Amino acid sequence: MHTGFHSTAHPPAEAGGCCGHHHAYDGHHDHATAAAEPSPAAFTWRVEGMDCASCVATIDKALSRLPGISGVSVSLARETVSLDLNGDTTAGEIEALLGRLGYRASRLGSPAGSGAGAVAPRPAGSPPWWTTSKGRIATAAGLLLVVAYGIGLLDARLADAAFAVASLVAAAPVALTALRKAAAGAPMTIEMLMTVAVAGALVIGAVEEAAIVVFLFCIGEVLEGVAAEKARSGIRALAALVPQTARREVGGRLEEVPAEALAVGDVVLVRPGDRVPADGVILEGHSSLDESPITGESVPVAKGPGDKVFAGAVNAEAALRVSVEAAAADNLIARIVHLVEEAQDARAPTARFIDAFARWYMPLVVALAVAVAVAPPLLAGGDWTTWIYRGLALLLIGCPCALVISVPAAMASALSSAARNGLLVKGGAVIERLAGIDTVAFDKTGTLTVGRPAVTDVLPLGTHDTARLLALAAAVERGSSHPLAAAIAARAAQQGVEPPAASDVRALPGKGMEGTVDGLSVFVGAPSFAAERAQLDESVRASVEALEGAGKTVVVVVAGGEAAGLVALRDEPRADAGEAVAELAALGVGSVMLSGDNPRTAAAIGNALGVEARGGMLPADKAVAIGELAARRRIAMVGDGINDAPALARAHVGIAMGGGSDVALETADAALLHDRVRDVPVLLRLARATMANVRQNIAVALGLKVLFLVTTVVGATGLWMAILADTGATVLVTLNALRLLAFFRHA
Ligand SMILES: Nc1ncnc2c1ncn2[C@@H]1O[C@H](COP(=O)(O)OP(=O)(O)OP(=O)(O)O)[C@@H](O)[C@H]1O
Ligand SMILES: [Zn+2]
Repeated sequence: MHTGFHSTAHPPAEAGGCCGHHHAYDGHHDHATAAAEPSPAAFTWRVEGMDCASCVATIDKALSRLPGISGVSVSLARETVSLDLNGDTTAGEIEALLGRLGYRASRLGSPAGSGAGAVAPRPAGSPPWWTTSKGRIATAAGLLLVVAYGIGLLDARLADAAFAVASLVAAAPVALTALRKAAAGAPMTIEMLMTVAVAGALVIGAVEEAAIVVFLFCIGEVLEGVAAEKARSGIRALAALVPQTARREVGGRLEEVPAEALAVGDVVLVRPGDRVPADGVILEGHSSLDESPITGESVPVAKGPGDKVFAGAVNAEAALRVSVEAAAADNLIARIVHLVEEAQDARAPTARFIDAFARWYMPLVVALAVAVAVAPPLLAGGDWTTWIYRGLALLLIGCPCALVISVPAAMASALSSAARNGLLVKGGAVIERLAGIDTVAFDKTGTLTVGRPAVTDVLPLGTHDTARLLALAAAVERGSSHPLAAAIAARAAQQGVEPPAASDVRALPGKGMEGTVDGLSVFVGAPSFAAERAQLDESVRASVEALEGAGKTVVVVVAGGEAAGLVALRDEPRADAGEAVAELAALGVGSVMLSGDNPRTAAAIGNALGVEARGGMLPADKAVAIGELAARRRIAMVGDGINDAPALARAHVGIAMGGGSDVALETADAALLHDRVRDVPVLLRLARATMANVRQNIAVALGLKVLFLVTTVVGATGLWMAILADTGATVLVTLNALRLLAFFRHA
């Protein structure tokens, strides 16, 4: 039913059109499946200068014409090209081809290729725009234009020559790119449209306009590059927060090593003020850490021996000895960056639709331009110069750039600003689904509640006393990792009860625990299942109901076929749970709580939070319930991602909540790194804001095109207005998308 991240990241590998096809898929998968004869080898290059969507399409198309290549993946977010070679084409030939297209390629992965999907080392920032070749051309074009106007003040005829020179000089690199791309199999590019338009304008004597058009085009190119970089840098800055070096302990001495060289099990020293070089566990020392790179919140968190620390966090107070638990590429922050980049390359359904539209749009407008240029003079005796001029202006309107970037630009901004605030979303498709959610289902324990229940009442029955009851319960619970078990063990310890040994201990998921203690068969668990094993008399049932009505979870201890007593526990709702439910309601989104706890307890907690509660659900019931809800509503499921993975998978969007657990990041469509329920409405609002942004972008892009299409044909606007409309639309769309980067300042 819903598509997971990897399937959304596998768009068809088509190419063509002016602007592009953001497509990339996960390197690991392709390399794993590409093991056919003669066992192709995987290669990855960083490609510099690939900053416009059209580049992706051009590179893809050019590569697809070479023999012996498969699994081509061009990633705009990562600025990489990955592919498999079987020997018919060499890596050197690939680099040469990329060079001819005007890009600088440097090899990253080895042919073994296991690391091709990992976060590749990259420069932290990019050079300022004026030092790039596009920036220099734009500057030159501007200067030449100024000089030409200066000459015009002195002599009008000389000025025409100056404008012509200015156009030729500034258009030459554009024409060269157009020819290169055409030679590589992509003739219809914006560069080609520009070249033809400028050449035509010069021929019909519109020299001043030709110069202005080239200048505006170059400015547009520069702005596009700057904006693309801005969208990328948000997430790249995160990777740059991991220090380059670490102080590793070797035989009692410290040595400075590159952070990349750290291996699992190494011990590093993190001094106060340093950033943690790798994910690990504190062996020694107490300090507070600023984990804002991972969580987006610069609130210091106190940590001590046994606590996990994450690469990139700042150690504020005291030196820590940390045992490394992940290699550089596996650090949480590296995985976050990798995930966001991957997400940015994965196209949303709307983006696919727009791409398909754009493939028709350009040839259509070009055909229209030709018709406008030749039909009126031939058929109606129109003036050749006038109609050729209009046709040339139409060519410039044929660029669907603004339209094509309208979706990915908004998605890239949304995804990276979300990630910087601890909300990880796996791609535009998920954003699109999130925006349409009308119901949120929450798991109870650990999601709406804190997940750390505490024992509130211990009621021994029959001949048992409190100590004996706790001893029996704690004995079987020792074999459980359930939060209820931890609470019972804690209470036993607190009362100085030493639990006896238990044998044959079994967990009955969603029901309780079973085992043998002192020769007695003991069950600890839900009253409904306890009733199958022992007679619960009327007064016991009444106590159970009363405790449950107060929002407590009651566990019955059955020993040797007799009820030995009740233990009541209470798990407090999260401080922001009620608020989150209210915010969802204000968004018109309903909430449901799914719980394995008994219906009465679930209802009591649900009432307190203002959410509909469904209790008594076994783990499998939750997945079924989500499946049923999903048939009627657009449902998001929020859980911890560990034992409710099946339910998360069945929802339209599965959201895992809770600090950086491995499972959560990989199984869900989105992960909330804070233990904060309010992030759920925030995420929905971001998704809706993003889709609104997308709609604005499409409206601006299409609106300007249609407007200028009409004004051009009727002759109200000319060449330079046409290019201004194109560049202007691209810039407007990009700027509008960048507004999403500021979403969290108001959230
Ligand atoms: N280790 C255990 N000890 C005692 N009772 C247990 C244990 N495991 C499960 N139970 C009983 O089964 C019920 C359901 O457990 P389950 O793990 O499915 O839900 P939960 O995770 O506690 O709650 P929720 O589904 O609301 O998140 C518990 O309320 C409890 O009565
Ligand atoms: Zn374009």
